[in-house]
Amino acid sequence: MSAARPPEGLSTAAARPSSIQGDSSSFAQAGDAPVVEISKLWTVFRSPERETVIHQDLDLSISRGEVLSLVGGSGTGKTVLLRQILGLERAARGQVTVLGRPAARLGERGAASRVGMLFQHGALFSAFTVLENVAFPLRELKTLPGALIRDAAMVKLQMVGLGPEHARKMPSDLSGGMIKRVALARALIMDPPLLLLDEPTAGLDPESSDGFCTLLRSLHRELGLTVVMVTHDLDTLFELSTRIAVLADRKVIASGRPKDVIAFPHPFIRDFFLGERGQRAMELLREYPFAV
Ligand SMILES: Nc1ncnc2c1ncn2[C@@H]1O[C@H](COP(=O)(O)OP(=O)(O)OP(=O)(O)O)[C@@H](O)[C@H]1O
Repeated sequence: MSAARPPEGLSTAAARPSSIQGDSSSFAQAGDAPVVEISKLWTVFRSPERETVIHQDLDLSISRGEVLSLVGGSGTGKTVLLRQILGLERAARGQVTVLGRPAARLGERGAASRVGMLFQHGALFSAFTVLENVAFPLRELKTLPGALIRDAAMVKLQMVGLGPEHARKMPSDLSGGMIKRVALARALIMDPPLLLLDEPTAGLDPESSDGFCTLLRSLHRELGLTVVMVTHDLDTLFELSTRIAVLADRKVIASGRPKDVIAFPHPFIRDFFLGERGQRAMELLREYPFAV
């Protein structure tokens, strides 16, 4: 980590800026408790030849209502961190707490009511219709009548801007943007207060990408979601983020508002925001009110 002092408004590691307003009725935690609390996290992958440390004493705290974007170079462990928050991956050491519980326990039944995950390529079941894909987490509970599940899935489809005419389609009949919307409807089927997005606009053309960002932004506001996102796309980053956390040197080296993070003296940040992409980053800073 750079020894330089962070500019004003920028925090290193775990500091937590004030969250934006939002209401989440299914969020059963005390008001100000972090939605995600990562403390002294070590992630280590071992093979017969070597041991690779991905995260070392990583701290990160995410408050209710934030849209926190994780950025970092390839292999810095952004996706692994999402998987740890989702409870799919265990930490070697340290704690990952989600909604007041150890993330490892999210794997239990009903986890989709606490955290929704949008995987990079949608991860739809190719043999299921759109409606069956969206309904899947509710069907897995095996407690609700079929008609209720169907109605809930239809409501969620409508919420992501897809009419009933799409319900019987197969994933192979959908455009990239529609696949993302169906996957988002599935992630939200049980009204989780926390939504994880892995490269939500990757592979989309600029128009679909804009449309998907607009949708995410309005859902964030209307549902009072807390969002953790991994993205390499500057437009998506600036349009949606209330805070950016930068992963480098195996930890969060800086976190804060986009305009403050950009000013942090670290080679990755300079290359990511101020290299060839710098001009676009500056335009975006002027364009998006969240970013300044
Ligand atoms: N289950 C695993 N076993 C061994 N190594 C793994 C495992 N999962 C991830 N890794 C390694 O951990 C590192 C971080 O992976 P991760 O996918 O989180 O990177 P990332 O920051 O998301 O990168 P990118 O931006 O390229 O997608 C990589 O070197 C990857 O090969």
